[in-house]
Amino acid sequence: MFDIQEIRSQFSILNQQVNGKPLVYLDNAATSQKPNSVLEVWNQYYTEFNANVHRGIHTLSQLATEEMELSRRKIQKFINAEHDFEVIFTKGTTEGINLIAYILTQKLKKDDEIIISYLEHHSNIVPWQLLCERTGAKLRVIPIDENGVLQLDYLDEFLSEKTKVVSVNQVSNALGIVNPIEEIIAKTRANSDAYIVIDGAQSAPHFKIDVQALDCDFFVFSGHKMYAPMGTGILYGKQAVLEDLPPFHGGGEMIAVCSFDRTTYAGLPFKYEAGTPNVGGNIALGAAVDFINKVGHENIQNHENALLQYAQKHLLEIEGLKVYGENANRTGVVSFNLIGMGISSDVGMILDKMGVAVRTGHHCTQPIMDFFDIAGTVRASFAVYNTFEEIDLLVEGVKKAQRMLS
Ligand SMILES: Cc1ncc(COP(=O)(O)O)c(CN[C@@H]2CONC2=O)c1O
Repeated sequence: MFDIQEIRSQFSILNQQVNGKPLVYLDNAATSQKPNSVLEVWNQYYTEFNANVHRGIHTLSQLATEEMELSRRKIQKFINAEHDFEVIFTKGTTEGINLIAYILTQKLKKDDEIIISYLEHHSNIVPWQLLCERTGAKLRVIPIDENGVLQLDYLDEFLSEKTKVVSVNQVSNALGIVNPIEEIIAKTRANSDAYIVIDGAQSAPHFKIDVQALDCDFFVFSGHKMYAPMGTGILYGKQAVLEDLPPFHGGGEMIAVCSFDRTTYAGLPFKYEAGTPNVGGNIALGAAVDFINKVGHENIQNHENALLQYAQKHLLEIEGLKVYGENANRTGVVSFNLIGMGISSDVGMILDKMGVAVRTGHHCTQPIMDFFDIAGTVRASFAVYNTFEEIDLLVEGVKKAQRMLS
């Protein structure tokens, strides 16, 4: 049974006014709000068993270690990883992708190729450009059509023995377009020995993830977009792949034996978890997984897709409003502009005065904006706690913005 009011009651932050109007929070692709259960776990850690983990001999340290490793096992099940040690705690998607790009340096050489797509977030573009600078490898980009849909014929053309990395997002943060990653992975496996990286920042909050079924080498996502605190994230890596690659950061936790002559490294996951981890955040990430599992992926997807359809239907009733990726398979996001009426931030500011929080601008996807020859879009993005009444307030606000900007 999906009870929206019961769900909303778990998010105290939603019960407030902004500029004298009820808050309508529709910027969930940037970061989601956190349920009381996640905040309580965070608070409990810091008030009852805050301690450093893994090497402490005392009770609080052992408690903190047990809770963090329990969280790791929850996340393992959440993404259906074969082993919990394939789940690496990071501070988010950006760190995860940079880690992968860094540890692959020794695997690439001049004229090797890295394939990404036009729909990528800057966090899945720049690390690969830096890797190309370090190695002399070349970047190849799968283009999109006028609806924002990837043109996979180019992938067929690009794939070769030179292809060493294919890295794409499962869902575009700018447009909400769901990419056919199963097809991309199958083509890549059939035509290259490339490492396959999936950016799941905008899919993990909405979809059931199964990394074994996907057969990707890496899968990364951020905790703060899926009801967990900021500064949390996960990098999944296949055991055989991670064991073959060098460490990322050096320091405590990641060594087996350290001497001035030679240092050997810890096994997984600790080889990739140098230094003191974000213990409280990582435990709270496990509580966020519990929240998602309790609501249920089917309920989340059904509700968010209904919100998306409702929002798109009523936004498109506004004369002069364009939705980007209107006819594509999308989730969680509607990205639009009032054509010829100011810039996206003008609309965003007017909406804010009405208590409606959306994101405007390029969304760290400047290539997509260049493709559509625009500076940015107005992006409304949904979470499980949003309501149809909130969509009505969004649409009313956009109509008001249109009147003001005409
Ligand atoms: C698809 C995608 N990849 C990577 C990132 C980077 O994630 P972290 O910032 O957590 O490392 C984001 C962030 N999404 C941005 C953040 O704000 N609004 C957005 O759409 C993203 O949407």
